[in-house]
Order: sequence, then structure tokens, then C-alpha cells
Amino acid sequence: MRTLTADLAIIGSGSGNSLITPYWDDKRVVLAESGVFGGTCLNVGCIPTKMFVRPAALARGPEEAARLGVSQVTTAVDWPGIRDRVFSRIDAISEAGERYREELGHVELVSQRVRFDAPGSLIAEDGTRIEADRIVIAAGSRAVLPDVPGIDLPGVHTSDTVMRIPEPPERVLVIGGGYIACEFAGVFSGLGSEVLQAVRTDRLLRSADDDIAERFTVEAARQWELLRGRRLQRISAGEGVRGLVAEFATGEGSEERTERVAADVVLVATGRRPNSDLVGAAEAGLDLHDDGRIAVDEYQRVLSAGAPVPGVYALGDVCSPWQLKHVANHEARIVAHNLEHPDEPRSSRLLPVPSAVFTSPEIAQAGLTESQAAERVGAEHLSVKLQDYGDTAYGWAMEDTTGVFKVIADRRDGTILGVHAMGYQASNLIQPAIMAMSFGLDAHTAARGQYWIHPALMEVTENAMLGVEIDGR
Ligand SMILES: Cc1cc2nc3c(=O)[nH]c(=O)nc-3n(C[C@H](O)[C@H](O)[C@H](O)COP(=O)(O)OP(=O)(O)OC[C@H]3O[C@@H](n4cnc5c(N)ncnc54)[C@H](O)[C@@H]3O)c2cc1C
Ligand SMILES: NC(=O)c1ccc[n+]([C@@H]2O[C@H](COP(=O)([O-])OP(=O)(O)OC[C@H]3O[C@@H](n4cnc5c(N)ncnc54)[C@H](O)[C@@H]3O)[C@@H](O)[C@H]2O)c1
Repeated sequence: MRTLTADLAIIGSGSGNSLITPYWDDKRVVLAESGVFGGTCLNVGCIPTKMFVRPAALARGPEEAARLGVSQVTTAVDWPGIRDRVFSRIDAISEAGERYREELGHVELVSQRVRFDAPGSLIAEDGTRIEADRIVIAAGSRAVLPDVPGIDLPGVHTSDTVMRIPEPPERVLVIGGGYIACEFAGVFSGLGSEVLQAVRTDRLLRSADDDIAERFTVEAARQWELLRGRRLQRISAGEGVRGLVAEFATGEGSEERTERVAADVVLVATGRRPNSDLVGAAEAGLDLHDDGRIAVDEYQRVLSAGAPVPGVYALGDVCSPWQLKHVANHEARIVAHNLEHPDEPRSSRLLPVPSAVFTSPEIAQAGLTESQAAERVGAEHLSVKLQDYGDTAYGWAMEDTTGVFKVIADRRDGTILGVHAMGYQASNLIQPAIMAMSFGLDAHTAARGQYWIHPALMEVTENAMLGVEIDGR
């Protein structure tokens, strides 16, 4: 049996790949990857999805153009062309990244699943043992599927496979109301498919701020069919034109009934679980949260019985409460530093965490929702401003009727507790507010301490921050 010894072993080539800094040039590194090199974001996550979001937004162009007196028609969408453009770029990056690592003399690539064998030791599927002074678990997460009959039928997809289908579906059923479901509902509806989105509750994006979630649910229902209060029971092969039929329970008690929905493609987007089980974390005695995340301290050191395991770190989806690439990247930078400077470790928990949902319309947020903020500081201390895009100069130019930017501040000193936006370019408009939160600027200082280009759309952000009330000002 082969044994590899290393100074550093990394499980996962997503964000884990970036740990191989020049510091390791004269040391031995083992990088284990059981799937496609480069991980989720590059191959099946952030990057390809957003490369579909953009053409979908362009295909929707005629709707906005009509409001502005321009007649435009989207005559065709070349799905195979879009798909091949996206993946020819992405697959090439993944292959080049893998080749580069293979060619580095000090890095050994183990293209297999590995798991803990003992503290400081991993074992691969073919029996290769990896003994390393330091180990980083960057094993990510994977889609969780509801346990119902028919979930493995051809035509039932997760986000891992749905972007590679040969033809765009005429009618697609999206199950779930979170990030992935809302992004794909936006993509498929923009590209011309008939979209039905089935959710168990009556609202999409339940973790979002109430005002945003409610407004987005209305907007989504205007653009595609929303099936609320539907509990998936089974999926079966269709008998007619449509390849699949999903069966839902709706209503409660004596009102309960069964509903059948036919579709060509079913996309299941019902959450992702950390891959801690795939690395044998529990068997190795590592601490786990109830949702399967590996427990780490503020320095990203993995815990066992509450104490850090010497030399073992984790980062990204496998341990983080936020399944977001910029969080995984931030944690990777922290781990890279702490591996090199274990006696002067940096903490990863300093900043408000932003996120965006690239759906239609786009959504972005950072910090607390209004109800979380009320719980944190007391509702009486909050000042909340809802700034409509349509009440700014650029909003008039766009004839915008739905865009909104919400700032939640502590009225005692103007500290921004949360920001939430829905509308065109929300993920960009929110960044100055994130900057204010990260650098400790109160809402009015952030708004008045700089010029804002007139009449840019960013005046939405300026006005929203300026609009909160601060006691004594
Ligand atoms: C459809 C989709 C869209 C997304 N869009 C966005 C977005 O727009 N913005 C954003 O911020 N985030 C987005 N995310 C989330 C983002 O992709 C993840 O948070 C991020 O990629 C996690 O990085 P990671 O390094 O923790 O894990 P990954 O990139 O998943 O890397 C983990 C790697 O470990 C490998 N692995 C697992 N177990 C083992 C083992 N035992 N042995 C060897 N290898 C193993 C896996 O094969 C994988 O390649 C999206 C996710 C999805 C699914
Ligand atoms: N733009 C981005 O940053 C982006 C995009 C995609 C994914 N992501 C990350 O990936 C994570 C996973 O995405 P996701 O959309 O799969 O998860 P999610 O947690 O955002 O949403 C899961 C949805 O599925 C529903 N659900 C759960 N079990 C169900 C069941 N049995 N039947 C029907 N519905 C069920 C939930 O109520 C929820 O609406 C996100 O939380 C996010 O952190 C980020």
C-alpha cells in the first residue's frame, strides 16, 4: 500500500486550491479531489449560473423596452449555443487548473475521495494513505434531495446537471423557494420556458427580509407560475407529451388533496448539506453542528470535544453557516495565513456577510433583517428607510416600478444593522452600504461624506442611507 507524506494535505480543490501559496514551494502538498477539479463555484455553481442569468436578462429586454417606447422582439434563444459557450470556457479553466497542479513538482494530486483514518492521517479509496502535518478540510457541500419515489428518474435534475441538458425545456417544474430555485426559475423563464415553481409555504426566499421576500414573491408570481403550499409526494414518468409528472399534497386535514403537475424537466433545489460525512468527520471524532457542518473556532481550527485539533483546519461550505463563495474565499485567506503563522492567527468573523440572489429582479442583502434587528436592539431603537428606485432620477429614466432599497439602522447613532435591495443591479448598488457597515460608518456619514454621481442609479443607495433617522441630527 502506498503512503504519501506531506507538510499539508487539502481535501477539496474548490476554495482549498487557493491555499497552495508560494510558502509551500519547498514543501510537500497533497491535494485530494474526488470530483471535477475546481469545485462547485467554477464547475456547477456561481460562475455557470450567472453566465446563464445574463442572456436570460437580455432575452427579457423587450418588456422593459416597451415601457420606454421602444419596440423590441426576442426572436430566438440558442440554448445549445449558450450552453456550449458557457462550458467550453469553464471546462477549459478546470482542465488547465488541474494540469497546472499536476505539473507542480511539490504538489501531489490525488483524484479520489479521501477520509480520515486517524488524526493526521487520511486514506483514499484505493488504500493510499496520506500522512500530513497539517490538514485542511475544504470538502464543500452537495444537493439534498427529498426522499420521494421517482426522485432519481431521468429528467429530474439538480443544479449540477440541469445546465447541460441538450434542449431548453418547454415546461420546467422547479421545486424549492431558495437561492438556486429562484435563480433557475428566473433563467428558464427569461429564456422562454414555461416555468412552474412549487414551494411548501406561501413565500419565496424565506430567509430574506419580510419586505423583500413579500415583494419578490409578487414579482415572481407575475413572471412565472407559483404553486404555493405544495408538498412533493412522488415523481413518475409521464404518459403524454410531458416526460414527468410530479404529485403534490396541498391543503391540510380534511382539505388535503392531491395535485399532479406535468413537466419536461424537474429541477430539485431543496438545499445543500455539508460533505462532512464524505470525509468521515464524525468517525474521526470531529465536532459537528446539527446540520452536519464541521465545528470550527474563529481561527477556522477544527474542534473535537470543544478543543482545536492540532493542525486541522476547515473552510467553506463544509463548516460555514454561509454557503457562499466569497465567504469560502475569505475563510481560505484566513486559513492560508493561520497555516503559515499558527502563533499569530487571524480571526475570520469580523465582517457583515452580504449575498445576492441573481433572479429576476435581482436581490441583495447584508446584515440583519428588520425582525432580527428588532430582536437585537429593540424595535423602538430602529429607523427603517425604504427607498423606491422609482423615486430617483435614474429610476424615472428606467420607469422602474418595483425596485426598492431598504436600510435598517440603529436610530441612536445611525449604525447600519441591515441592508436589503431588490431591483436592477441590486448586487452592485448595495456595496457602498456594505462598505459603510464594514468600516463602521454611520448611515449619514456614508451618505454625506462623499460625492455621488448624479443622476446615476447609485443615488438609490445614497438616498436610502440618508433617509434613516438618527436621533439629534
Ligand atoms: C447552483 C449554485 C449557484 C451558486 N451561486 C453562487 C453565487 O452566485 N455566489 C456565491 O457566493 N455562492 C454561490 N454558490 C455557492 C458556492 O458555489 C459555494 O459556497 C462555494 O463554491 C463553496 O466552496 P467550497 O470550497 O467550500 O466547496 P467546493 O467548491 O464545493 O469544493 C469542495 C470540493 O471537495 C471535493 N470533495 C468533497 N469530499 C471529498 C472527499 N472526501 N475527498 C476528496 N474530495 C472531496 C468536491 O468534489 C469539491 O470539488 C452557488 C452554489 C450553487 C450550487
Ligand atoms: N447567488 C448566490 O449566492 C447563491 C446561488 C445559489 C446557491 N447559493 C448557496 O447555495 C445554498 C443552497 O441553495 P438552495 O437553493 O438549494 O438552498 P436554500 O436553503 O436557499 O433553499 C432551499 C429551499 O428548498 C426548500 N425545501 C427544503 N426541503 C424541501 C422539500 N423536501 N420539498 C420542497 N422544498 C423543500 C426550502 O424551504 C427552501 O425554500 C444557498 O443557501 C446559498 O447559500 C448561493
